[in-house]
Amino acid sequence: MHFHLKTYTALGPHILKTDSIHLEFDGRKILQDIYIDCRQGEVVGLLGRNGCGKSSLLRIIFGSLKPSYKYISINDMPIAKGYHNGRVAYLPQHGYLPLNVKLKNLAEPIIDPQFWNDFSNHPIYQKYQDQKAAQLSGGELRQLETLMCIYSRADFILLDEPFTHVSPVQTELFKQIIRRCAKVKGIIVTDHQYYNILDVADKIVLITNGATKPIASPDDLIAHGYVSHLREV
Ligand SMILES: Nc1ncnc2c1ncn2[C@@H]1O[C@H](COP(=O)(O)OP(=O)(O)OP(=O)(O)O)[C@@H](O)[C@H]1O
Repeated sequence: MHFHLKTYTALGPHILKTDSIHLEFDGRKILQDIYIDCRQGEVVGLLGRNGCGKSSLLRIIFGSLKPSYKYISINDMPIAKGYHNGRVAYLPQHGYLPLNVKLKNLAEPIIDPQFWNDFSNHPIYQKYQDQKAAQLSGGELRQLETLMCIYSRADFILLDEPFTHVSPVQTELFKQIIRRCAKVKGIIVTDHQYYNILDVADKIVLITNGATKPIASPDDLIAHGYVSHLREV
């Protein structure tokens, strides 16, 4: 079915900015010099080695982790917690849906109405809409949770490892859906499958030693020691 995506307000695309975040655990500095901006209409790919603080950063933006200092804004208005007013949605590394509620009762309030047809026609939702999350396999549930997050009503979508536990054909589908939703949303996505991140993102930010480094070309990933060589795709 063909339909029009909603247009931006008079302000144009909204911009999420993240600046000056300080996060320590047990006196160990994790994040200290972080700058990321993401506007509606773009996909930002976030890369970094294990334990560098990617999930922590997404949780800080979402509001479920409190650092010692942060500045996060939308259109230069500071926001205390991204999940307030539903501005920001977050796909955590591990499940987020309650296990004992019928999936269709969970989906309707979460999904952006302009994407309802796309979402509800997806085979995994067609198959399991009358079931509860507890009745799905780990991979099936991950697929559904990822779709529900990407298609959610929020203006900004944070995706933590959406490609990691799904089959390659699903990854290809998710990348297409991310690109489609990014026409009207701002999306920040992190995954260790960096070649998929390079493929789907408009710009790349690398976290190394607690700081963000803009990546102008994939070769910069080698220069910063993130990969030793680039994978052929
Ligand atoms: N609740 C916590 N208490 C203490 N240390 C923590 C806590 N949560 C995370 N850390 C530490 O903070 C660092 C960053 O963790 P985080 O999960 O953000 O990294 P990541 O980049 O997402 O890693 P990965 O790619 O392995 O998922 C790690 O060294 C981790 O051990």
